[in-house]
Amino acid sequence: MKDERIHTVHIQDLAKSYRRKHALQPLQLKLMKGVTGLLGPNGAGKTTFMSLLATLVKPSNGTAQIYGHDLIDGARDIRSLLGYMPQRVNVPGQLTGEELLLYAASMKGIKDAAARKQEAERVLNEVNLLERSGDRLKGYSGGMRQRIGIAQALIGQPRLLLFDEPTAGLDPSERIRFRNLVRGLGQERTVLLSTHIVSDLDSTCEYVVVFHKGRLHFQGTLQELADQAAGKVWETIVSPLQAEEWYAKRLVVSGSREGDGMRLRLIADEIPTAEAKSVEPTLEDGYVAVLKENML
Ligand SMILES: Nc1ncnc2c1ncn2[C@@H]1O[C@H](COP(=O)(O)OP(=O)(O)OP(=O)(O)O)[C@@H](O)[C@H]1O
Repeated sequence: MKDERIHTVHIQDLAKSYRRKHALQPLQLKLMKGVTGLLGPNGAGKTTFMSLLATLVKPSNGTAQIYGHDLIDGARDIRSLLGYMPQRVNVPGQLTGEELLLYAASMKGIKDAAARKQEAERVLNEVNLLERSGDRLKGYSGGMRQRIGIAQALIGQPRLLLFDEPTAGLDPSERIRFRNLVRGLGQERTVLLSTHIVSDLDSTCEYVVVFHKGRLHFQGTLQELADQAAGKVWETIVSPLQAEEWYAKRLVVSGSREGDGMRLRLIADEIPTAEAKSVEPTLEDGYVAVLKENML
C-alpha cells in the first residue's frame, strides 16, 4: 500500500489462537482512509481479525493503534469510534427496526431523544428500510435483517467501519445499493469489508488484503492484485477429455463450452500448449495466483 496516505490503523504482531489452533498468525498491517477489501477463503481468519479490531475477542499476542487508541488499553475509546456488522446478524425479534436502532443510538452515547430518532431515520434510509421501520424484526426477511445489521453499524457516523461479509444474502439490487453506500462512506472513513466474492471488491474497494489459513498473503491496490497474475494467464481450447485432466491437475480459473471442445482459462508460469494465448489478468486471476501454492 502507498505510504504517503495517512494510516488510521496500525496493526503490530496481532495474533489469535484458540487452544492449539492458530486462527490468525502474527500480523503486521496498516490501514488508511478508504475502503479495504479483506479477501480469503473459508477459515482464512477474516472474522477473527474483525472481531479483534472490534474489541470483541482478546488477542493472544500483539496490538493495534486505531485512530491513536491502543486496542488493549483504549478499548472503550475504540468502541466509541467503531461500527461493526458481524457475519451473523442476531436481532431481537420483538423489537421493531426503529426500536433496535434507537437502542443502538443510545448505546453510542447519543443523549438527545430527537437526535436519536433523526439518526435512526438517517441510517434506515441509507439501507432502504424506512418504510418497514415500524415492523417487528421477526417478520423481516434474511436480506432485511442483513440491512438492519448494516444500519446499526452506521449509527453515530463511526470513523472505522467493519463489515463482515455484508453482501451475503442481499439480492442483486440491494447489493448494488450497498456497494454505492460503501463507496461514499470510504471518502471520509476507514472501511474494512470482508468477502470471498471477488466481484464485490471491483466497484467498491481501493485496497485489498488477502488472508489464507490465518496468514496475510497480499496487500495492495486492486490493480496490484490483478498484476500478480501478469504473464501467467492463458486461454486455450482443448478436448473435453483434456479439460477434465486439466481441471484436476492445473489451475483452471474458468471454462466454457466452445463447439466440440472446452475453452479454458488457466494460470501457469509457462505457456501450457503452443496454441494457448496470453490474456490480461483480472482481479480473480490475481487472487488465484496469490493463493496458488495452496490450491493445487
Ligand atoms: N471460537 C473459536 N474456537 C476455535 N477455533 C476457532 C474459533 N473461531 C474461529 N476458529 C478457527 O479459526 C480459523 C479462522 O476462522 P475465521 O472464522 O476467522 O475465518 P473466516 O475467514 O472468517 O472464515 P469464513 O469465510 O468461513 O467466515 C478457522 O480454522 C476456525 O475454525
